[in-house]
Amino acid sequence: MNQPALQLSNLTKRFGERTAVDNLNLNIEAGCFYALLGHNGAGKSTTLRMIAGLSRPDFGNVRILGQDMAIHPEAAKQPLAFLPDEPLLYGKLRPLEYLEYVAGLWAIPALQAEARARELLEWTDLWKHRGEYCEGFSRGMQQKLALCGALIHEPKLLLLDEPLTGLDVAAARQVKDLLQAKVREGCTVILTTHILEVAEKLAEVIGVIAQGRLIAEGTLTELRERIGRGDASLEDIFLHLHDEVAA
Ligand SMILES: Nc1ncnc2c1ncn2[C@@H]1O[C@H](COP(=O)(O)OP(=O)(O)OP(=O)(O)O)[C@@H](O)[C@H]1O
Repeated sequence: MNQPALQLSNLTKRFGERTAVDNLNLNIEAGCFYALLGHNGAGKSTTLRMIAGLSRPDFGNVRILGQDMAIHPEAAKQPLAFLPDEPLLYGKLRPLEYLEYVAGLWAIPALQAEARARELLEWTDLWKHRGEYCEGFSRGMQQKLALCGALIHEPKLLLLDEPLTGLDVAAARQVKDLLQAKVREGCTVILTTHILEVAEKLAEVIGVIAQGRLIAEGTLTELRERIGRGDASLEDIFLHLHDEVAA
């Protein structure tokens, strides 16, 4: 049987008195396009940061393709890439230099890195800007370049925190197409978004968290069944679930 791409068991994170992630259990199959939704402050970014190994859980554990992040962090991190909501780029580097730098961190041989970087830059329409410094890039261009950096080592699990925020229509389409292509290749994609139409159209499985707890999970059809409305939009479902929690 294939390993799940991601298993979270009783994952918990506190900041002082505040519990940001509360006993979260998730099991995400390999090759799944998963959207994690929730209001501001629900605990989405904190969850992604723990999955990426950037923040240590207070309790519970993270397994990436069967590897426990606390026990074998290097093996657990190897197949994953994390695109934070505000990616860090180096302004004084040009796109190819940036991608070659990231490839170097993954010990990708130079020739392979160069070919891969070119392919990604062409795919995202940044190849024509290869002579320019990143500091002059618009937010959308920076976001696309950061995504190229996340993809340079061909990750099997891609975590994206609000990847479409601030992108224009064309750039958002490019990123969505790229993510769908990655899923077709067998990559698992987990993204957070406040753009519910994106989750509705792209995600096979949707998880909704509130106050750090998973309050619902399933396909759109399953979530519609859960609230007893076959014609509900994801926005209807999302608001209904939060009303339930608040009641
Ligand atoms: N470094 C930190 N120190 C203290 N509190 C934090 C820290 N990071 C997150 N929190 C708190 O944890 C809770 C969850 O925050 P998180 O950023 O995970 O939410 P989110 O669902 O990603 O929200 P948004 O949609 O606004 O990005 C919030 O109450 C937030 O204030």
